[in-house]
Amino acid sequence: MTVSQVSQVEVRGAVSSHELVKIYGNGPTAVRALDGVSVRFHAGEFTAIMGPSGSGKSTLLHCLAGLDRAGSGTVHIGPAELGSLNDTRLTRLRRDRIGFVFQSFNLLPALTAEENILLPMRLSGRELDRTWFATIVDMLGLRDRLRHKPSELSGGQQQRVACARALVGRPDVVFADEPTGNLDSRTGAGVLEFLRTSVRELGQTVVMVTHDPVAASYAGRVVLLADGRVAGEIFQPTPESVLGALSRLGA
Ligand SMILES: Nc1ncnc2c1ncn2[C@@H]1O[C@H](COP(=O)(O)OP(=O)(O)OP(=O)(O)O)[C@@H](O)[C@H]1O
Repeated sequence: MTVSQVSQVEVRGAVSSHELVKIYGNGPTAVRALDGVSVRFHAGEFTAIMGPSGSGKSTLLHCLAGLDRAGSGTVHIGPAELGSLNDTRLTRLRRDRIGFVFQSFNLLPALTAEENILLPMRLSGRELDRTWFATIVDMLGLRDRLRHKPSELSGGQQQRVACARALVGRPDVVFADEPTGNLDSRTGAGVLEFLRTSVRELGQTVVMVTHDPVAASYAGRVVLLADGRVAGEIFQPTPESVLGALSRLGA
């Protein structure tokens, strides 16, 4: 990779927020879910967001991914500032430049695994890179499952289909919200291993919300939230270091 390619990837995958504030409701019942969050997710990094229940993890992920709008502050995905985009352009950015993996897989039951994987590309009218598709399908061990419908797949296989769908369009960033929440620990480990490999070998940027210190230990960095603020970070996390940090936050 040349220097200019490296810097292009840097710009492509970097996600950041500056002084992000999100308040739900108003008056005496208002909840300040995000209270000035400034955080940066570098290109080609796997970062986990953790914190006690109600600390703002899902709200932050939704604001970073353009699924929800913040009250004030900014979010950048590469050079794009989400607050400056109208709804149509924001929808297009989500569709074309972000991959999503949710706890509940979110596959369409009437479509085969292959059709599910290719749906976002078809909707955006983008041309499929067949070699890239084959690389991802093989990394996820899905080659002999492509013609099956979701109901004919195990939970782990369904989540691997969701991972393939998230990556096939070469998104700038993949946002994963509790991706192993519905999986047993062995099956979940396979999904986490794939996310980690996509970062190490494919240069993907992954931001994942999780409650699970073991899941977080697959990331290169953990960002800790408490009461809607960044409360610290852990590099090269282990389940023990994450548990210790969480218990210090009162989780
Ligand atoms: N739609 C909403 N309306 C009102 N309050 C909300 C809404 N969504 C979240 N909140 C509140 O905002 C705060 C942050 O919620 P959020 O779901 O982001 O936390 P979390 O860290 O993801 O929690 P958990 O770990 O329990 O999933 C909480 O106090 C929550 O009750």
